[in-house]
Amino acid sequence: MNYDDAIDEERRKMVSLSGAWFIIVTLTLSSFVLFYSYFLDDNQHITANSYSKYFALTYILFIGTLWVVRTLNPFYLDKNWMRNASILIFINGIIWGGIVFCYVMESRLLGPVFLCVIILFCGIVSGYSLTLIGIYSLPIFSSLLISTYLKDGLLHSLYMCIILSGVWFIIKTSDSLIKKRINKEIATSLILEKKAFNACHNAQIDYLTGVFNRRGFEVEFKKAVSECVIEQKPFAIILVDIDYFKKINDTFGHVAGDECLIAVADKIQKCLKFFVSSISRYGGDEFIIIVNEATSEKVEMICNNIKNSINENSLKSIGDKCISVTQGAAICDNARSVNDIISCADSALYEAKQNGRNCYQVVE
Ligand SMILES: Nc1nc2c(ncn2[C@@H]2O[C@H](COP(=O)(O)OP(=O)(O)OP(=O)(O)O)[C@@H](O)[C@H]2O)c(=O)[nH]1
Repeated sequence: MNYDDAIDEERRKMVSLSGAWFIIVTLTLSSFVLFYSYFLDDNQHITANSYSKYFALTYILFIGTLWVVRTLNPFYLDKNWMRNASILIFINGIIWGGIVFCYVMESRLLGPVFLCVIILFCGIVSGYSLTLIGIYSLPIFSSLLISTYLKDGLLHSLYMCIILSGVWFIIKTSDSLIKKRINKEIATSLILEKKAFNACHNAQIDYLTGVFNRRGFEVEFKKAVSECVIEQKPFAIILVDIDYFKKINDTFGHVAGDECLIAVADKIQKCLKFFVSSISRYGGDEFIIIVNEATSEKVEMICNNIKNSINENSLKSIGDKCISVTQGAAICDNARSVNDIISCADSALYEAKQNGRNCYQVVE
């Protein structure tokens, strides 16, 4: 469900509620008005002049009330309340013009019909459904029909304004409430999505070195394989093993061993900075690198950079000694060799170890 559908759905729910409320209020008002008009003097006449006078007065009061409500509770009305009020005045101006015209023409039915046509037009233009417009138009129509029996200009003006502003107010406030609720729901789902993303990301990271763990590697490996199979882009696997790591652990302790692992991961990451690649911790002291769009020159260059970079610096935690790594790399340039690529890199690593460690071996 997209944003607009969600708003429409909420609107429908809200409309049945506000529609029911509006019908009750309108009917109560109508009975009151009818009761009052029953006692009116038949000689009181309504003229176009008295309509416009009371119309102006009522709207000054209306705008004043809106202003007070907004000052007391800024969140109650939406930001465009002034524009909404102006539209309301404009629409009512047309309606009142129509009603006065109908009175002049001595027709009681034309006024309410004219009003409902205007509401229909405004409703359709604003994107409301016909059912919704019907719910609002029906009580308005019936109550206006009743109110045309009124002879008192002021009461009539007041009554009409209450009805019309009621409609407008319900539509506007229910709409802004709906939008606020939907926005809140969207914000909540975005937060949940982000949390899920973070959880998924954290599950793929090695807590000690900060590079991908075995699970992260699987994801990166699948990406590289699909690029190789679909787009024929070759990739390479480099296995990096710390030389005599067990001895480091045994001599300087596990904390020193951990520092070695962090330092090696850091150095490898720096060497890979300018290449499309990823690094993961594959096992205890073994790292695995995926180099995308690989060529043998590129892979040799990376292996050489890693070797030199790790040899260059000594580590305090292991008595200012330097560490070294042995690397085995394999390049996969066709879909058939995808399944064997890791064991090829492993064999290359074994070969490099046989050659005396602190070196690398690349196979294609
Ligand atoms: N400090 C530390 N040690 C670890 C961790 N994970 C595994 N190890 C140790 O890493 C050592 C790996 O030993 P080996 O696989 O024999 O590797 P090696 O001593 O480097 O031998 P070669 O690879 O043949 O040079 C084991 O002693 C493990 O206990 C870790 O997270 N931290």
